[in-house]
Amino acid sequence: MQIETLWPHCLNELQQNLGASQFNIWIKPLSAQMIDDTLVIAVPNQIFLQFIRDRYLGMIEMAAAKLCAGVPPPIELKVGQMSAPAPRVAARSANAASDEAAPAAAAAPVKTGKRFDAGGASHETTRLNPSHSFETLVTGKANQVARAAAMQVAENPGVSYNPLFVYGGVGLGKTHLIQAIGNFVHQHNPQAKIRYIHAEKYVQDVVKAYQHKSFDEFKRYYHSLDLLLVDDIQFFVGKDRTQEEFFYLFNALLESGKQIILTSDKIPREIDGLQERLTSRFSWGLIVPIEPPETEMRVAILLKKAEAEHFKLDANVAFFMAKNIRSNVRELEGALKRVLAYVRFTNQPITVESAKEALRDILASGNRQVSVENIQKTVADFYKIKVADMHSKKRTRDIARPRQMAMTLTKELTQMSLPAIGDAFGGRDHTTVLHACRTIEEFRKNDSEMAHQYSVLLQMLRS
Ligand SMILES: Nc1ncnc2c1ncn2[C@@H]1O[C@H](COP(=O)(O)OP(=O)(O)OP(=O)(O)O)[C@@H](O)[C@H]1O
Repeated sequence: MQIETLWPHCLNELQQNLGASQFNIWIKPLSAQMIDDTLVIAVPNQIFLQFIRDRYLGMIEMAAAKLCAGVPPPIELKVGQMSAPAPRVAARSANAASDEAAPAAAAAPVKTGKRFDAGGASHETTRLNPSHSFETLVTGKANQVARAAAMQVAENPGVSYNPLFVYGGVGLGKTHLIQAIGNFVHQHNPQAKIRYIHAEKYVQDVVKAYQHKSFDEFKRYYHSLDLLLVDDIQFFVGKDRTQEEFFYLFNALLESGKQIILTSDKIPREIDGLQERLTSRFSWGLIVPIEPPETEMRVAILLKKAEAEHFKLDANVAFFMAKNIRSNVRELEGALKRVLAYVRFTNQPITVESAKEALRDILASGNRQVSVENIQKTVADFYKIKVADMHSKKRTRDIARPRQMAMTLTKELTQMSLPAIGDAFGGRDHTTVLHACRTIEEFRKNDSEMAHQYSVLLQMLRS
């Protein structure tokens, strides 16, 4: 084995052993080079470093050993990019090997490129929400990878991950995160032509171009952008001409080294009705999830949002709210607004009691107990198995795993004891339930796809 070809071969090996999503998220962004007989692997940031060291280094070493007749070179991880051209596997982009520094900072209002108008008359600008910045985004386990990737893209648009694809449930901060990239790029490079657009609006622009026979102008405008942010790409489903136009736009922007950032509620290949050529292109760069935030992160978000409103929110009140409003950040924000309005109106200090009062109806609906039957049906539908399989003795993996997932969710979302859960799942022993919970916990740590499925189900059941 030529030492120069070691890394590409390692990648092949890893690709075969890991699921596509794990490979795309964690391995694809790495680049490597032989330096003084050491295989030096560059990782994008500290989070990656820790993750790769904990979870994948052993696997990389094994792959290298296999390819080097059992004697692999020493392996070193470093944060950053390779200084000389290296066998990069990072996101595909026109000038992927370039390592440009971010342009100098220059604070400015958030105003971006001219908007396309089919009539050709409008010079309306697209505005990003200036409060959607990296500074106002609370970071936690739920979004740390997505934020790190977003920061990387903001600092080197068109270079690091192209496209950056952010997915996650409703109201979890996808728009906030991608607009933070737009705001950052604008501040550092006010000349950059940036367009943030909701996918539905892009569909409307295609329709207008049809109506006014102005596809040339449409293309000229979109193809001239430096940074294109498209939110909720799942709205392209069933719109063939839109998908066709977007395919050309995507190719044109990537070929000229321009950055594309997309969001959706699902990973590309799970968006039914999206053309295969788009699905595969959307997976070229980096796909990152945003998960529902855990309690402490919800508390931090509440405190930060209250502070922005010049309110000092008592930590007990924040904890009370965070524990009781779990569906998503938008709901949490809505609840905070209600509490603040209530307090302003009644002129009372914010206490747990006044928060309870202000949120009475939300809490009443939120405290509706999730039933084990509801969990079994939701999980069965999600994995496309029969509800009866939740009770059956079948042990094939495609049945057993969803059943374990449902047991774990029942433990999380109800007050039922382990024996009671076992009974509800076909009279199983409580040790079986415990084993199921441990198995799913392990999966959530080591398998990003499974972790995502768990959080999607949790969100579905809580909302
Ligand atoms: N980590 C966070 N820190 C601070 N604010 C957040 C965070 N996550 C979400 N928010 C806030 O929650 C609200 C909803 O977020 P956003 O609109 O970005 O969600 P989304 O995932 O794009 O939702 P949708 O799927 O409905 O488009 C916004 O006001 C956003 O600022």
